[in-house]
Amino acid sequence: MTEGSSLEDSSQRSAWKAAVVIVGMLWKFERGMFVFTVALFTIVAIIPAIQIYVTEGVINALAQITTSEGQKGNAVYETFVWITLQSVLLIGLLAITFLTDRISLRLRMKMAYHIEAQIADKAVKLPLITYDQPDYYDRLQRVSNGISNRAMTVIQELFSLGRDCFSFVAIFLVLIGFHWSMAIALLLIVIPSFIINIRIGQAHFWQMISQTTVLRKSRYMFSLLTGRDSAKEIRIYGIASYLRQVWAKLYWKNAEEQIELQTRGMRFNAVQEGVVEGALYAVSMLLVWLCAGGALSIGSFVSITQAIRGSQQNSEVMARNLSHFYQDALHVGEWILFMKMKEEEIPENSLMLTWPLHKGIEAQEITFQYPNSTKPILKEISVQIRPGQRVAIVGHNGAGKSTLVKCLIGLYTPQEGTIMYDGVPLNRLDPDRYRQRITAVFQDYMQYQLSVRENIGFGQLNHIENEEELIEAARKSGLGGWVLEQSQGVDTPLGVMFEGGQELSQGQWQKIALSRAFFRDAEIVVLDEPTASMDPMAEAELYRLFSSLTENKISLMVSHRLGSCKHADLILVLDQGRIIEQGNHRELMQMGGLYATMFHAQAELYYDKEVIS
Ligand SMILES: Nc1ncnc2c1ncn2[C@@H]1O[C@H](COP(=O)(O)OP(=O)(O)OP(=O)(O)O)[C@@H](O)[C@H]1O
Repeated sequence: MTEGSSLEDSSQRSAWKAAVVIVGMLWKFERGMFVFTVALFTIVAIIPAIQIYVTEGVINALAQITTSEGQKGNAVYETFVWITLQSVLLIGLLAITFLTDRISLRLRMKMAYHIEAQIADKAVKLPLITYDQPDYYDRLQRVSNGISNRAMTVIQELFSLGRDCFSFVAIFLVLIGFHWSMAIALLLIVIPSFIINIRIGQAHFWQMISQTTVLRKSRYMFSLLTGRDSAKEIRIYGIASYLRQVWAKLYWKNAEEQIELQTRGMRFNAVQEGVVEGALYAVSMLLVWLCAGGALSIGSFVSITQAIRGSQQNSEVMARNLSHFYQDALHVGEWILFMKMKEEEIPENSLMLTWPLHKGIEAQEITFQYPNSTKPILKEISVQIRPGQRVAIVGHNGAGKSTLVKCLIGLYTPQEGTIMYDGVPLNRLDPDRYRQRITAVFQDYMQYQLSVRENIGFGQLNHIENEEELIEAARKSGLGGWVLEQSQGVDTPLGVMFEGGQELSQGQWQKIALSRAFFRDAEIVVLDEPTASMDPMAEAELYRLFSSLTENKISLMVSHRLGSCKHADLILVLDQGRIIEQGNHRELMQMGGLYATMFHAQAELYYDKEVIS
């Protein structure tokens, strides 16, 4: 078997598997609706077969009117009955279609809700490291691509396919009843268009898979051209036309491939339609011949011609449905793959810690590497942090400081070595539980385009309604006065993304993030570059406050301002992923190593050498 055909086979399997999963979901959540819709679709499926007889009845009755001489009353009455039956069928069909459309609309919304909720629930359970893998963003792009709507479309297409297959079989049997050659002709007309449309559906899906990265890059470029974060640099550096060119190139790469694929599809369709028209012509000739031989009545002639043409059109719709079904079901398959992504592990019999810790945190020989980096970022790091210790982590850019902090609080799991809290390895603890005892301000802290209450209250959700505590947390970071000055107080909306929002300066946003951290009464406090955007007074005040707030707690602070590390109990100096020095400020200054060199270099910036000498 060639690679291509095995891919096709597996794609067919995944399409059907996806359909089964979706039907299972519908069965689980909306059983009643499901059964009702199947019943309606079955009724709709039988109608075309009945229509063949009714049409034959109408034509034959009409023929009687035109050919019989004298008493025509019975023939006229019979025609009326047949025509009434025909109208009842059509009206019934319209009513059922209206009903199924209404039901589908409601089901679509419900299925979309269930799927989107599952995607969101899944995303928050993924280990943080997943977000460092480009593959994750490709997957996310695929599942974000209207997947929730597609799920219901798959169901509808499946129902329509079932209905049309049923109709097709019914018509096929009726045609055999008229003459076997008609049934064979129907098969010859319908099968080629089926095969072509299935192939087109598969080709579209594989194109989507191969284009995800290009599409994501093109959207990223477009967001740079239109977004707020990049707007300043685009103007200052004049890079708009460069970005526009890159975007245009990616856009056309994607567009050309789509045009080619669709043109191929159109070519196939044109050939197929030509063949079908030829076959229909041959069937008509055959029918005339059968009529001439007396094998068929005029009514049968008309109803068979209509039935074959109708079935042929129906089969085209069916084949197109099948093609779309493949595409949509394969997309839904991407959702199933997304839902199978490995979640952060929670040990079955997780151990409980007693807080505050009495032995502290210990890292033993930990080595950590990002999924897309070629070498370890942290190498065989061992460190012991005792309860109540204030730890500062310093070093050059890229030395691994933030990575170490994320490992120590269990956001990343080292590939080698162990991190223990009170002697218990982190993988024996429930992350949701121990994280309740940790608070952090990261370098890339969030600026939630929401109210002050939410921005601070997220630190401790169950206290979000307590205004006094919210203002107290704001006060600790130096923003209490500002909050009180606002007419809406803690309910002031922040950011420019939504109407009425109050934009803050970078330093103020940083203070909001600090307030969020202070709002939680945690045992481990992490500050990664907490004062980068703060004015000197606010910075000095923060360090004073930080010392008192973290008394008897473990604090981990990453900072390039070495002055702020002077009061730390333990300073870890990182260089190229290894701890090269550790001790307190005095010990490290006496050591005269990297810390001392960096400290002097920074101190010189503050003091005029000549004045000092
Ligand atoms: N998500 C990631 N995927 C791959 N490599 C990464 C990732 N994040 C960081 N790195 C790499 O890991 C190294 C350490 O990064 P880290 O952010 O821990 O350094 P740092 O010491 O905190 O630097 P800085 O002082 O500049 O904040 C860097 O070389 C960086 O390129």
